[in-house]
Amino acid sequence: MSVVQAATALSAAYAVFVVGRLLAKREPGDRLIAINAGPLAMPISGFWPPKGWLGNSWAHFLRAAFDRFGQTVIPCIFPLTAERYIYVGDAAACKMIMNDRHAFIKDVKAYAVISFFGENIVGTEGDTWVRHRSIARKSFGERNNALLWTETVRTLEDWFAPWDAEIGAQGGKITANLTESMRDITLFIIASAGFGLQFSRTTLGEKREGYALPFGKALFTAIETMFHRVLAPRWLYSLPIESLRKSDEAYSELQRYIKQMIAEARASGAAPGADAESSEAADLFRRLVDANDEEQGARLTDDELLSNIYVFFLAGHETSAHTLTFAFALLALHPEVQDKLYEEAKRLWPEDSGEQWSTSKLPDYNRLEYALAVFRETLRLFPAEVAMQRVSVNDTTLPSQIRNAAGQWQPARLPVKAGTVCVLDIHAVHMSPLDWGEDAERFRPERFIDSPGYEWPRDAWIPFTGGPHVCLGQRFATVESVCILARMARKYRISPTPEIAKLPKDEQWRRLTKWTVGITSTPGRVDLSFEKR
Ligand code: HEM
Repeated sequence: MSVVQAATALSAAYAVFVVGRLLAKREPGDRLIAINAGPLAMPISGFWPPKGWLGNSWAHFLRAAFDRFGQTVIPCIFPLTAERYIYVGDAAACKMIMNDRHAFIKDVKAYAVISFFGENIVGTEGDTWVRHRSIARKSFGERNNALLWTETVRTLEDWFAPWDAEIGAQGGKITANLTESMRDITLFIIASAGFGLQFSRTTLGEKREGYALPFGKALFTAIETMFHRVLAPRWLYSLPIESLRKSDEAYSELQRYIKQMIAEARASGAAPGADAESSEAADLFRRLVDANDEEQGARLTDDELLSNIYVFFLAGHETSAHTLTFAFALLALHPEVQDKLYEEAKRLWPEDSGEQWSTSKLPDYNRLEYALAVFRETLRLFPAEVAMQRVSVNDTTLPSQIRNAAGQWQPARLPVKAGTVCVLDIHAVHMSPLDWGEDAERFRPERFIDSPGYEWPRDAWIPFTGGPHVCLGQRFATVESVCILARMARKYRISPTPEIAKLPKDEQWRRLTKWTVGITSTPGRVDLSFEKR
């Protein structure tokens, strides 16, 4: 038998196997999903070229599926593996799944990717998760938010100074790479409000004595190479492969840095919460170490502490950086929204210098209602996690909506078998015309402002999910982002670069909001023009 014949026979046998399994497992009502982009999107996107496909197009593919099938909850089967999934694009069904952590559990295998330092809050379920969550949640609170606000103000001032000098030198306008700027700004902020480390543009590149890499570099490389780390077998690391060597170095440096920080936090011995204003007492890291040391019985080991701290960094950095990049791209595309944001910020800070500006404190947050709406609307259109998974423990039913022959939507219930993977399709919920109206695809922050007779649909906005697993850093991310949005819009007029500005509006939108599925929804490089107001 020739090689070609052997390959043909093998392919035919495989096709028969696939179709056989598919027919055996298929149930009435199952839809065939051609690309199982949801569950596969994460591992694939690290390696596989059609990233754009898995970003914008993937999201549109799934949304179109909900529309085409006329169902807000779709049972489906993936031909290659014959695995059954339920795609949930229904706000009420998502709420039910998120709220009952005993009936719908996290599939912890899917989180192995972030558990290599040890167990942590994100990669665990059941009693172990309760132990992690009860200690981790003590780190977050208004004292930390107060520090967060001041550190955001400080970081931005540090950032603005060279921009202002450049704007002056270049005749009033500069072009900045927003993707990179947001990555660095949010890193500085999580470093200081998270760890009491005050980075600046100049100190980011400095390494501590005895270390091979600066902290920021170790962290960025670790995040970038996370998938290698999980998927490449250990023996591969002994081969001279540069990317694996770099990944290994970054992880061991990061581990050393964080372990040293834990040791230093303990050695400094400041009584937990002794001074509400001092960063030592208020940063997340210090509070986590202190909360753990005070805990009776259920303490986290040092490896678990390290792992949770890494997760705070990971969960808290990329999500905020990407959301803010999308937000500024949207503001550049919508000058009328930007002007409203500017007016609000100007009412709060009439001057972009002086005492009131430089000593802004957390209570200012409460006067930035429109900035909050911009943040929420950005996350509606570009949720950092487009989908989350849970597995049903028992046979049950989920609420859904089905379109009848006359085109009207009617409530229904869909049966779900025990062991079925339920994909909470956050993006589809955010785009549903049933909750957000026919203009759901438009960027319109006003939809997040209640008015007499109108309350925005809370259950249909789930970028942080909800229920017991709800994002622990929701307020952290919100406070930080509102501060950045308001202060940047107060200081600068932000617009597309001249090359982009001359394109038709929908092409401008496409270029500036292009994204791919990475660890979180990942914007492309966004360059924007900045001009002082
Ligand atoms: C725009 C920013 C952010 C978004 C959109 C976001 C979104 C999410 C989502 C979707 C989850 C999963 C919840 C679930 O499994 O149901 C989550 C979990 C989590 N997030 Fe965030 N997050 C953001 C920022 C942050 C920040 C700033 C921190 C910390 C500094 C943080 C810490 C966490 C933690 C610790 C968890 C695990 C919670 C648990 O399983 O109990 N996140 N986040």
